[in-house]
Amino acid sequence: MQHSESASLLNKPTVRIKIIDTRTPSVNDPGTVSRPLSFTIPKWWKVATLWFRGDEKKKAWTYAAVSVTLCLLNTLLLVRVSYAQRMFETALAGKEQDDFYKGMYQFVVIIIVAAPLMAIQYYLESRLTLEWRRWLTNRLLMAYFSDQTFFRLHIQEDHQIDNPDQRICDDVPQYTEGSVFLVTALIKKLFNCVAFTGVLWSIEPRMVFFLLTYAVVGTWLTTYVFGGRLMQLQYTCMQREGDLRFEIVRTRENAESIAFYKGESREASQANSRLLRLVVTIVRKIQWQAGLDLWKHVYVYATMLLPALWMAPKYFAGVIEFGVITQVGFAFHRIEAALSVLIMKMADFSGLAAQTERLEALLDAVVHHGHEATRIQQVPSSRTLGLSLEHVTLRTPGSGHLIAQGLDLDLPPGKSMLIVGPSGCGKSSLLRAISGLWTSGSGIVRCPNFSQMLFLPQKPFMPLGSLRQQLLFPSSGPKLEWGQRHGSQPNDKELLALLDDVLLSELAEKVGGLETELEWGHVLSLGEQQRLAFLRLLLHQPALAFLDEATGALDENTEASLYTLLRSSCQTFVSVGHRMQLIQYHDLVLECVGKGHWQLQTSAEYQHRRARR
Ligand SMILES: Nc1ncnc2c1ncn2[C@@H]1O[C@H](COP(=O)(O)OP(=O)(O)OP(=O)(O)O)[C@@H](O)[C@H]1O
Repeated sequence: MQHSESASLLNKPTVRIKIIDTRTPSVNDPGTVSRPLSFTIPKWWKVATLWFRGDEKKKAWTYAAVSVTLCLLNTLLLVRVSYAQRMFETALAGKEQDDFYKGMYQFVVIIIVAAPLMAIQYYLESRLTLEWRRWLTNRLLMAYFSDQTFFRLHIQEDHQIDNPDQRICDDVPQYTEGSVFLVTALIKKLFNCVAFTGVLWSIEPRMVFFLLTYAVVGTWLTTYVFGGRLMQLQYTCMQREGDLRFEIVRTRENAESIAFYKGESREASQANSRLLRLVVTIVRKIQWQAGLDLWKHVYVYATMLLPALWMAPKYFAGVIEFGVITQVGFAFHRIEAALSVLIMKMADFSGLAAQTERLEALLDAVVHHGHEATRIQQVPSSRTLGLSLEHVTLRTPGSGHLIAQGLDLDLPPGKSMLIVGPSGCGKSSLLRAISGLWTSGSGIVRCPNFSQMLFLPQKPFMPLGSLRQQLLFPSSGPKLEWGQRHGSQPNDKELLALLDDVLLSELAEKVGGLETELEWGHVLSLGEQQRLAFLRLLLHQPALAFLDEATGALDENTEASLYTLLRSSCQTFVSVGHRMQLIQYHDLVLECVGKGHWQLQTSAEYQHRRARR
C-alpha cells in the first residue's frame, strides 16, 4: 500500500508544472567565462596558503610533511617492486629456481611493509583534508558573520556572490578534498617520474625523450581543448545546484504565504525550470567528459605495446634478458602516467579550478568593505546616550535612490522620536543607516555603543532554541550582554512577570515551560512574536531603542499598554509607525516631506499642522 502511494506520488505530480525559463546562461554569468586553467593557479595558491600561513601553520606543515614523506616511501617501494619483478621473471624464463624464490621473498617483504604504509597514508590524507576543511570553513563563517557581511552580500548591487551558503558548505570540502587528492597525486607522480626515469634511462635513454615529447604534446592539447571548457561547465553546474536548492529553501521559509496564495504551481514551475537548467548544463558536461574519456583512451592505448615492440629486437638478438622487457614496460607506463597526470585527471583539475574560483570570489567579498568613495560614518561611543545625525545623505544600495539629503537632527537622552511618512519614503532605511547596515552616502551618525542599542524590526527574529533563549535574545547566555542590565541574570520569576507585562502570561504554561524548544517563528503568531520582542526590550533596557513598526500586528489597546511600559523602562527611543495614536508616546516627530527632505518638529507642532492640513 505504502509502495503504491509513493509510486503514485512519483508518477502524478499534484500541481501543474509550467516551464518558466530554461535559458542558457547569459554572457554576464561568471560561469560562462571560459578561461585557461593556468589562470586559476595563483588563485588556488592564494586560498591554499591561508591555512599554511595562519595560526595553525605548524599543524598544517606537519601533516603536509608527513604526507609527502609517505609519498616518497611509496615510490621507493615501487622501484623495489620493479627490480623484484625483473628478478623473478628472468629467473622464471631461465628456470633458475633459487633466483625465483629470492625474487618472491623480496616481493612478500615489500608487501608486508607497503600495506600498513598505505593505510597510514590514507588516514593522514583524510585527517589533513578534514583539518583543513574545518579551519577554512571556520574562517569563512567568522568573516561571514562578522561586520554584518552576510547582510552586505545579500544587498550587494551586482549579486556577484551567488549562494554563499553553498560555497561554504559544499565548495570548501570539495576544494580541500580535491586539493589534497590532486597535490598528493602530483607529488607521487613526480617521485615516480624521477625514480623510473633513472631506471629507464639506464636501459633505454631514447625512450625517455620519446615519452617527454609525447606527454608534453598530449597535455597541451588536452588542456587547450578540454581544460577551460570543463572548468566553466563545472562552475555553472555548482551555481545551478545552489539555485535549485535555494528555491526549495525559499519555499520552505515562505510555506504559509505560498500556501495562502495557492502559489505552489508557480513555485514548482520555478523549481522545475531551475532543475532543467541544471540538467542542460550537466548534459553538456557529460558530453565534454565523454570526449575527454575517448581522448584519454586513444592516448593510453596508442603506446600500450610500444615498450615490448621497442625492446623485442634486442631480446631476440640476446642482448637483454627477458625480465628487462617487463621492467622497461613497468617503468615506461609509470613515467607515462606521471607525465600525463594532467590529461588523466583533467576532470578533477577543472572541478578544483571551478571550486577555487568560487571560494576566491567569496573570500574577496567577505573581506571587502565596499568601495563607495564616501560612506556614512558611524561614531558609536559609550559617552553618547542620545542620537545625532550630522548632514546625512543616504542612498539605497545599487539603485542609488535618494532617501535623505543633508539630514541634521539631534535626539537628546531621555527623548523619543517618531518617524512618519508615506510608505516607501525611506523610514526603515533611516534606521538601517543608523545601525550601520546601509552606508551608501555621506555624513556622520553619533550614537551609543552597539551593545547599548536594540533594534526591533517588524518581523522579529526567532532563533533556534528554548523559550528562555527567545526571551534573552540577543544575549546568548544566561547573563545579559546588552543594554543597561548588562551582566545581570534574570531569574524565572522575573521572566514570567515580564511575560505577564507583555500580555503573554499563559505562553510559558501553554508550551510546557521556559525550556521548551519549538520552531518559534512558525508556532507563534506575528502579534505574539512582536510582544515577545518587546519583552526583550524591557528586559535589556538599552540606552537607545529603535522600533520599526514593531507593534504593527497588535491591536491599538495592546500597542498602547506596551508603549506605556516602554516609556517607564527605556527613556530614549525612536519608532517608525503609521498609527496616529503613537504620537502621544513620543516627544519629537521626524516627517518625510519628499525628495529626500525631512522635517523635525515637536509632537505638538506636528499634530497642530496635521489638524490645519
Ligand atoms: N535592499 C534594497 N535595495 C535597494 N532598494 C531598497 C532595498 N530595500 C528597500 N529599498 C527601497 O528603499 C526605499 C525605502 O524603503 P523603506 O523600507 O525604507 O521604506 P519605508 O518608508 O520604511 O516603507 P514602509 O512604510 O512601507 O515600511 C523603497 O523605495 C524601497 O524600494
